[in-house]
Amino acid sequence: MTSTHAPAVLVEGLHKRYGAKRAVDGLDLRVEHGEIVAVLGPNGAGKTTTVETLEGFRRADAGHVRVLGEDPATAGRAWRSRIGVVLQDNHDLAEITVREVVHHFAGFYPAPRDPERVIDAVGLRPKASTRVRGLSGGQRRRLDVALGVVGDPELLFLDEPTTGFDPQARHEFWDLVERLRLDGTTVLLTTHYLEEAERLADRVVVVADGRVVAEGAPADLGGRQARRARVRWTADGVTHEEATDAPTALVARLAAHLAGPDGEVPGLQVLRPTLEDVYLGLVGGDATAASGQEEAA
Ligand SMILES: Nc1ncnc2c1ncn2[C@@H]1O[C@H](COP(=O)(O)OP(=O)(O)OP(=O)(O)O)[C@@H](O)[C@H]1O
Repeated sequence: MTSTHAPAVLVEGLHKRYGAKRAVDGLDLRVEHGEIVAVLGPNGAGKTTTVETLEGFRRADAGHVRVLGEDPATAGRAWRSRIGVVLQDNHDLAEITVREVVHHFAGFYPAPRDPERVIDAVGLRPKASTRVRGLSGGQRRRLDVALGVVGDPELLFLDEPTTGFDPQARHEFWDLVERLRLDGTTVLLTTHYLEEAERLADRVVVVADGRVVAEGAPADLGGRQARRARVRWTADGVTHEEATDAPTALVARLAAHLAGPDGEVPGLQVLRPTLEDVYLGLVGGDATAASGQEEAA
């Protein structure tokens, strides 16, 4: 077993260039055992390069990388059997059936999950006897996830796992990841779906231009200031707005002083920035961190 003192993933000062392009430029990352960490970032930020370096598929130019205590560049088969990988590009296994491929992959691992239960867990039971070639895009993605988890990995990498899923499949996938969490699986995922990060991740790491620009629990990302609620109300035809850490107390004061005969404060709204607002503010996509499409709470 792994020492529980060392993190599952430790990256310090990772650099990777492709020609003149600095794809990863001094990235630091730490994932504790049992944690679910979501890496967010715009297209080309360096997420896949980082994850594929952690999986041992790409070589770092510089930096210290340890995954389950080993350097992925030199780790062997025993190490590989302890990680699960769901890549962004799925590989074609067109002519064999879902059942055959899941059983086949299970045979690569010393202590796999029951392949039939994995087929159930990813919702492919009705397609178990279908050739891979006959699956839809979303069903193929589910198969990728099945192949990533059938080895019962300690650490699972999911690179944009729900791209192409319909909303129901996405929710089913999230339930599957929640069950993996209960089993103690550590998960590092990349995603472009803020809702996915918010739903699954203990911690979100935002990457831009090959570096980490922010990290924290989904509810804390961007710091307290960016997360303050704003209370809006109307008095004498003028709209007022106040940012506050204690919106309930402010609303109570407004109610005591400004409520009309119907008990309502005119124009009252409590606005909280969403994770998407904060994210867009961080990566410079939009200045909505302070004035965007907030959730009315
Ligand atoms: N094999 C390669 N050869 C040359 N350039 C590459 C290669 N792989 C990635 N890049 C470049 O490195 C940068 C980072 O790419 P990467 O795929 O890591 O980003 P990403 O954050 O995963 O993006 P996306 O969200 O679009 O998947 C991009 O500018 C990309 O064009």
